[in-house]
Amino acid sequence: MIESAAPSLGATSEVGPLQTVMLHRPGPELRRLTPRNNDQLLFDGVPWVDRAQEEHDAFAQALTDRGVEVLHLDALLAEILSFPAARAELIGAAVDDPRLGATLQRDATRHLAWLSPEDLAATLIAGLAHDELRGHGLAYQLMDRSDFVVPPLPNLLFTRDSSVWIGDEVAVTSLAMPARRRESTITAAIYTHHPRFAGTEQLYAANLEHLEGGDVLLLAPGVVAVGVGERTTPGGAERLARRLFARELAHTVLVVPIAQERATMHLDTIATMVDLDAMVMYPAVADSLVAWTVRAPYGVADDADTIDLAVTGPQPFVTAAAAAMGIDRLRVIDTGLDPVTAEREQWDDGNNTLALAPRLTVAYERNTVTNAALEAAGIEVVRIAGSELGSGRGGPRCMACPVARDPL
Ligand SMILES: NC(=O)NCCC[C@H](N)C(=O)O
Repeated sequence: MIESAAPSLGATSEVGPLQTVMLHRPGPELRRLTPRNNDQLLFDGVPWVDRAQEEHDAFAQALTDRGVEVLHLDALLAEILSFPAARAELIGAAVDDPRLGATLQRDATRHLAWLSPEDLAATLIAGLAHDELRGHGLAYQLMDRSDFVVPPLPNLLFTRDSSVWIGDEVAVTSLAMPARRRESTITAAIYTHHPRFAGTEQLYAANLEHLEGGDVLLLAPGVVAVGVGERTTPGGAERLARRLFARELAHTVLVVPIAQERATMHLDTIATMVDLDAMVMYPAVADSLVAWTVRAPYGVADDADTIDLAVTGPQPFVTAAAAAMGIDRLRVIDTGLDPVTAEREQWDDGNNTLALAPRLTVAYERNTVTNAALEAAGIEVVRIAGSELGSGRGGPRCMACPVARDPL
């Protein structure tokens, strides 16, 4: 049975006590990764899947041990797939691929339509390989046997990116990389059809300008930072800002340009909040990071997508953030003076922490120098293993979509 009616959903900060989080335990979709496809599927290697699952189970356990309710994306998905409308939407999205052509689309649709909700959920996530379908026609016969009719979604593990709650609304995001685009059709369907989320307003959508949840940081109630770089575009930040202002979910958006590189694919790979007034930040960018401050114009117009924005800047990020947050100073915790160690630990997601409450955060154990700096600054660190999980280049924050945090 599907559970319904939840306590209040949403988040206004990164550090309010975490009540409910959506995770995705990595499964068969990771077994699809090979040295031939791992780059395209955005993994830096071929993970040992059993160990990745153990690491993820320990992550989930660390959260439940501290009173956090863990929702599993695959279970939510299977639950909505008993509804004909959700099945039709997600099967349609899975076969909506110009590589296939009409005949193979029809074969794949028929195959998927016969599956039980659980099997369909598993297939939408793990994908459908050429040899798993009895297809016919030109596209099927000419397809490489190692290719996928429906590609797998190994990055679903990083639930932070495909949706983000801001206030009591959820932004289903528009993912930039082709290997990830279908993820947000799944999150959109979950928020639309699952009774747990009944009545939730959706603030953004998968067909809009690119915007990824890893770039969105809720610095304080009413203050949202949006990284723009490899994934989120300035157009995405602009549209999000307009919608936040029109719905009175924020008064200030800080738009933060970040280097368009894999190591800094999202703002949360270089900085995350660990206290009401403190961030852990990659020292190489701490002095150079800037922000454009975007505010609502006087009198918000009815049309949330066209209102003019008041833009100032750029200013040093820490200055702009402190001003927007109404604090004297944003404390920056960095990983010390050794640039090589800092670079290594940034690459291994040392700055990508998941706050459970002010001064209590989850981090990968391997980043020993960063974690020691956090503790020296009074932050309690819950350490988790991530040797295999990290091969997708994401840390605890990337792997968690906070669905409910207590207000500060
Ligand atoms: N917020 C994050 O930084 N998420 C990590 C995403 C990693 C994934 N392999 C990707 O390239 O999109």
